[in-house]
Parts: sequence; structure tokens; C-alpha cells
Amino acid sequence: VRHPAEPWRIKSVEPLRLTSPEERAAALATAGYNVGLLPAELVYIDLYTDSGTSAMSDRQWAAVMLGDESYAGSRSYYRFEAAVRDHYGYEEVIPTHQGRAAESILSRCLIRPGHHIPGNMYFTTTREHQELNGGTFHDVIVDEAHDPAADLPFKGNVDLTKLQQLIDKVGAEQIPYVSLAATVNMAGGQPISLANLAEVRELTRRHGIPVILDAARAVENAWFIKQREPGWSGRTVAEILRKICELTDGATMSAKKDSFVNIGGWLAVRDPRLAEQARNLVVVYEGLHTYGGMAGRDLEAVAQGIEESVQEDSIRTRVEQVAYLADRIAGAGVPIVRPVGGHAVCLNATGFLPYVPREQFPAQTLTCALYLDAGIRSTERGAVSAGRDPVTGENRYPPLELVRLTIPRRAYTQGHMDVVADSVIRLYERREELCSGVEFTHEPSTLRFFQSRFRPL
Ligand SMILES: CC1=C(O)/C(=C\N=C(/C)C(=O)O)C(COP(=O)(O)O)=CN1
Repeated sequence: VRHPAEPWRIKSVEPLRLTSPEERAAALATAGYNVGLLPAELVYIDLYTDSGTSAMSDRQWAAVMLGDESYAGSRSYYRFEAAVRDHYGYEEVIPTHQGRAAESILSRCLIRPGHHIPGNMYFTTTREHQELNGGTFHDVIVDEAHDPAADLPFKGNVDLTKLQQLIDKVGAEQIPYVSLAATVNMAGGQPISLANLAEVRELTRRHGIPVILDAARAVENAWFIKQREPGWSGRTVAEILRKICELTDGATMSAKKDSFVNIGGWLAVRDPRLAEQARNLVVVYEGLHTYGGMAGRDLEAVAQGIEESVQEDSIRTRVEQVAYLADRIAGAGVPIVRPVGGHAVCLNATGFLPYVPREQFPAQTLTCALYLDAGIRSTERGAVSAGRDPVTGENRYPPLELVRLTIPRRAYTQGHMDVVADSVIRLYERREELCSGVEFTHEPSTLRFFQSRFRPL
């Protein structure tokens, strides 16, 4: 796979500092063997997340200068609203400062204690807000999504039998909505197909259950539909994105992903009554419903980012850069999640470190090794992220114990991808030496992934 030639050139740069192995060892010990607690200054290539870490374009920065900071009815809000309506198709647009704020407001509006929310695999903040409002999340994704080696085009698909069984078990009136992610982050950025989405739409319509989309990386999902789903190769990404949204009743959006911005999000629905309920809450938690926790300049940057995100060369080169990195790594025999997702290359840590038992957190261990080796920050997407079962208190050991190499948009070049590939391959060749993991020295009670500290065993 060739590294794509980018449809842009660099106009501004941010210097990176190369650290020494000694500096990195000291920094990691101070950070409690949690790379998320490292100062960014001591990270060379930061693949911790693609959320809010992308490069904005000159047109986005120019739009920032046009920000209308009026408290009510800002010009920038109407531009933002028009961009969401044009490209996602929802009538009622409510700004929030980022995705989890939209998830919180939606959950407060629709979920009551005892409710059940089916979805295609969990995401940490999405499930947290569903549970905080008394809901129980049920994973109805196809079984293959939990198998890193299953090389299927749409591992984000819903297993309709699982969904029907849940409806039969708890009753449609106990299901406030079906929560669908496009793409599925925790499965490695796996897309859902339009055909499956249409089947979910049809099944839920029969029971009067709404479908709410998590649109964070829906443009990447649209690209995969164009590439992999029969009948869509001739359509534009913009048309396919609209089609995805048409099959849903609303969406939560972290604009920090597809739309390139450093802060921003929205909740959009079709039902004006739900919209008014959400607007009342947005005023309480985010700000007036025409800025929702963003400055006018942020609203402008999101609007411009949405327009840029659906440009064919933009999304193509974004996804192809991820494929380039995956191809180099997999070419050396390193076990990764197949097929390669839109935003990340996910290393299968149990296959990579077969001698580190699950109780010693192989994925967490591998994130530490990658930082020590080359100053690369990656993300643990395994047992540490999955947390403890709320009932038994035992660690959850999901089938996917992954290290996510998450690629920011328009930020790193082929040279950086090669540094990452070389480091991963070097560690893989030394994997026999990596036979002990880590243990907690500090474990917070909720979302432990972010604040936990460990020591090496
Ligand atoms: C699929 C999905 C996400 O991936 C997501 C945030 N993801 C992060 C921060 C990540 O590193 O993947 C969120 C939360 O968005 P927020 O980080 O609050 O703007 C919602 N849905």
C-alpha cells in the first residue's frame, strides 16, 4: 500500500521534541505507567486519540476570525446549523461543547431507570451516560466484531436476532432508542452497512423504537460503504452520509473527529418536542441553545470543517494513511484487527504478548513499551478501558484486548508513520522478552482508564 499524496501542503508547523530513552523511562514512572498521564511535551508521536487532535485548515482558521460572539442568535450559529442540516439532514440542531455533552443531554431526555439500550458495541462515555440515567446497555453487534482476525467488510453491523430477542425479552416500551455507532470505535473503527442500517430501521419502526446515530466518524463509515458495499461506488461520500442519517431519528456528534475541530459537538433530532426538551437542558449544562458551550469562532470552525470533511480526496487520503501504517505493520506478521478501520490501527495485544496473562493487562503493558521504545503514545482499548462489572465488581476481560494507534487527521506525515511501524515491528521481534505486565497501584471507581496508575511486574 502506497502512502497517499496529501491534497494539501503544510503552511504552519508545530515543533516536536525528541526525548532520550532515559527521559522517557523517568517520565513513564512519574506517570504511573499510564501514558495518558504523560505531559504531551514528552510525547514524540501522539496517537492517543484522533479526537480534537487534527489540524484545522487555513479556511477554518479564517472562519475563526469571523466568529460572531453574540450571546443569542449568533450569525455563526446559523452557519453551523445550516452545515449540519445540509450534510446530516436533521432539522433540529443543538450545539454542545463536544460529543459526551450531547450524549448526556440525550440520555437525560430519553432514558429512565429500568430502561434498556441496545447498541453495536459499547463506547465508554456513551455507555456511562446511559448507565448514569438508569439504563442498561446491551451489545447487539454481530459476533465477528469481537474477533480481531475476522476480516469482514462491515463488522459494525447489528445482529438483528440479538436485537429482536432483547425487544421480546424486555418489551419495546422499555427501549427508549437503539444506539448505533458509525464507525464502531471499540471494534477498531468498523463500519455499519447501509443494508444493515435499513434492516435495523425497519425492525425498530415496527416496534416504534427510535434509532439514534453516533456520527463521530460517519464520514469514514460513508467512505467504507462507497468502497465495500455493492451499488454505492458511484455515489459521493456526501450523498452516502446523507443516506446513513436518513435512516435514523437523530444523532450525537463529536465534531472533534470527522470535522477536524479541537472542540465542538452537537445533538440533532427530527422531533421538535424532543428538541425543545434538549434545548432546555443545554441551557442548564452548556449555554444558550445558539452556542451550547462553544464560542462563535468554534461554531464557524465546525461549519467549515463539515464542508471539508466530505471532500472525496480529504476522506480518501485520511483512510489511506491509516491503511499504509496497517499494511507495514501487518506485513511484518504483527497481529492487528482486521479489516483496518478508518481512524486507527489496532494491535491485538493478546496475540502480540502471549506470555502476559490477561490479569496483568497486556494492552496497558504494550502502550508502555511503545512509549519507552520511541516516544509513541497509544491507547489501551482492553480490560483497563472495560472496567469492572457494576454488579460483581470483577474485572471485565473483553475478547478485544487492543492497543489503538489512533491517527489524527492532517497532522502526521509518512515519515512519522514509518517511525511508528518500525517501533511496533522492533517490539514484536523482541516480544519473547516482554513476559510480565503491570498491576494497579491506583484504581478510580469510574472510567478508571484515564486516572489509573500502575507499576510494572
Ligand atoms: C464513537 C465516539 C467516540 O469515539 C467519542 C470519543 N472518543 C474519543 C475521545 C477517543 O479517543 O476515541 C465520543 C465522545 O465524544 P467527545 O470526546 O466527548 O467529543 C463519542 N462517540
